[in-house]
Amino acid sequence: MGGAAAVATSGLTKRFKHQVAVDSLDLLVPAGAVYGFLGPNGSGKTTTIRMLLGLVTPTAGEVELLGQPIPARASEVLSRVGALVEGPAFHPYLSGRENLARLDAADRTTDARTARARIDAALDRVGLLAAAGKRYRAYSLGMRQRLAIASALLRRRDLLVLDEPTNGLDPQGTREVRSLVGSLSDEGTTVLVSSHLLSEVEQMCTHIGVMHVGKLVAQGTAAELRTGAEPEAVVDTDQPQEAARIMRELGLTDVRTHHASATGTLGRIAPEKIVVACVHQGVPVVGFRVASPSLEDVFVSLTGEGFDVSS
Ligand SMILES: Nc1ncnc2c1ncn2[C@@H]1O[C@H](COP(=O)(O)OP(=O)(O)OP(=O)(O)O)[C@@H](O)[C@H]1O
Repeated sequence: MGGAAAVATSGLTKRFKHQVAVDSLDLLVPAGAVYGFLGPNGSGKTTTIRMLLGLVTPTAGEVELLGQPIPARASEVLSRVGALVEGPAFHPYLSGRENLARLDAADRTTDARTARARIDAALDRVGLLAAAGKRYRAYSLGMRQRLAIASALLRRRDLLVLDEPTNGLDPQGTREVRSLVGSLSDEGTTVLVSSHLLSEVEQMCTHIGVMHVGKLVAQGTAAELRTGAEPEAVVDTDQPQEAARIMRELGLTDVRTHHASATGTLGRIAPEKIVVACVHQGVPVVGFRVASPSLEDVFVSLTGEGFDVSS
């Protein structure tokens, strides 16, 4: 496993009785990346993250965090890793600041004399300084999520692992988390963030890994994931069935029709031939374009499922 990887797993597997929740994962998160761990609910993201952090014992396979094997070197390496998994238990009657103070005091490696500065810096990072004196139970969901992230930031981290950090947040809260991830990344922290939302991952991540029923079906930069996806030709017409027949005859594959268009994978066929053939055969062509599939198209073809776009 590479030295420049913040997270590397090989053959990582978790079986629960008869179910394989995580199936032979080779995850590679390059140092400095914001890695979007994308997949629908139940695809195995949380189980994977829990294995990375040593919270669940793998059935098989290996994990390295920041170049160190887990769990063998967990005690050395986990202090450099911040995690948001299910959120820490916050006390409802204590303020945000008091809650962080409790967590900070529980960390025996920190210096109590600098606690106040450390806590205020973490609150400031997540925009909670003004609300630091409010009781936790009066916090909105977004504020609670930000406090959880603040607790992961009480010390400088080389790697931050966030499991669905925007779950339940409104658009404003989501934007705040996204910009926080961006600024942490700018400071050199590698971030692994899980999500079931493609749009979110696309906006915030440099790298993407796609989970589908326990398997990692794709991994790389967004550009890498798009290569290999073949360009498609789209004919806009009021006779989509006829256009589709012509496209098939020309040799396009995966041809399908929509309300007022037909789409097919070009392969080696010259796109202009499609227009000529349609016009010759009396199929009116209102519009024509050649397009690379969107990232969403790529994922649908990989997983056979759509991803939620906005919810
Ligand atoms: N402790 C457990 N015992 C039995 N099955 C489990 C356990 N934990 C998870 N699973 C199963 O493993 C599969 C993967 O679950 P996991 O929570 O890792 O998925 P996920 O992608 O994180 O989904 P979500 O976003 O809903 O958390 C699911 O089918 C789940 O029911």
